[in-house]
Amino acid sequence: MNEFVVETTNLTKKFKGNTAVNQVNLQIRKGAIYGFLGPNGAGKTTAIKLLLGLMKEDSGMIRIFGKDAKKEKLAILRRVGSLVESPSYYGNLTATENLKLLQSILQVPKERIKEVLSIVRLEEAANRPVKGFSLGMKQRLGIASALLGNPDLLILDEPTNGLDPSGIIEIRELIKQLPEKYGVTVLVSSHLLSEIDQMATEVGIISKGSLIFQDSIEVLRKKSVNKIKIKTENEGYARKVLQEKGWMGEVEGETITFNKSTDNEVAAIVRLLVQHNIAVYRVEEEKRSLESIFLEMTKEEQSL
Ligand SMILES: Nc1ncnc2c1ncn2[C@@H]1O[C@H](COP(=O)(O)OP(=O)(O)OP(=O)(O)O)[C@@H](O)[C@H]1O
Repeated sequence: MNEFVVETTNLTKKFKGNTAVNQVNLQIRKGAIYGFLGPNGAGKTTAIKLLLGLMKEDSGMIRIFGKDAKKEKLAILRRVGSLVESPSYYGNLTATENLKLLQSILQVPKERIKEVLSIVRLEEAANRPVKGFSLGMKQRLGIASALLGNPDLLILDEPTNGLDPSGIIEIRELIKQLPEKYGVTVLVSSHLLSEIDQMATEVGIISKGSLIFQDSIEVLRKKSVNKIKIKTENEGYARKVLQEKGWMGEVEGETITFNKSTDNEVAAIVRLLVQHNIAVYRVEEEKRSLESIFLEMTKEEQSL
């Protein structure tokens, strides 16, 4: 059994010699919120358009729900909801009226309109013309449209782009509840690590068209564990004692610093110090921020 809702193999798309998506192997598990992260121009939108059949790949393969996207495009797309670039609406029509147009195309029951408006918390604005909506409300209506057909996979391209902080939080909280409450797998792209960090269960990082990281958010977070700092009553003596046993720490001010130590190593270091009657005042872990790891990985600082 294939456990991936989305799986691409060496997916590649070139624009006149510029490789926008380069041999990308996406693997998105059922029930995941997959954060697709990359600086501007990294290839996120292009990859998403390939998944949605809005663009044709040059080479590689796409499987969605275990089906070959080339052969079963319609069967797949019937189960996919998406929000790519700013959604367009009839401004003079209300939220409900806009959704009605879509509902008749998708042939879902009328009641579904109320349901999706409630999911995105737009019930109260349901009968107001969309032209008076804030950007955040329009984005939520876009997500409501994407959810209308009861999709198994929801693809959202930079859904928080251009929103103010409270709008960003609203969209994030909305996305977070979708897999558990409605059984949807979500692919959400962003150029902001902090945003992905707060909602994704899995992360794919794309840089210059190539997927340079793909794993759970925990694995990414673990990369941020970096230094252990130990403060003792006598850092010079402590360092000497530790060095004799092969622990090569650096003295920084009043502390000795070790790179990437496991819990057991830290315990052994502290034990050794105590055995030598050196008082240990403090053991601290200094985390490299995820942001700095992301920057290192993508080396595209100017776009962040
Ligand atoms: N239709 C197109 N014709 C030519 N080049 C394109 C086209 N669409 C995208 N590109 C190029 O492909 C690369 C990837 O763009 P893409 O829009 O996929 O990136 P992105 O990660 O989604 O960034 P952004 O967040 O800025 O949209 C860029 O260099 C872009 O200029």
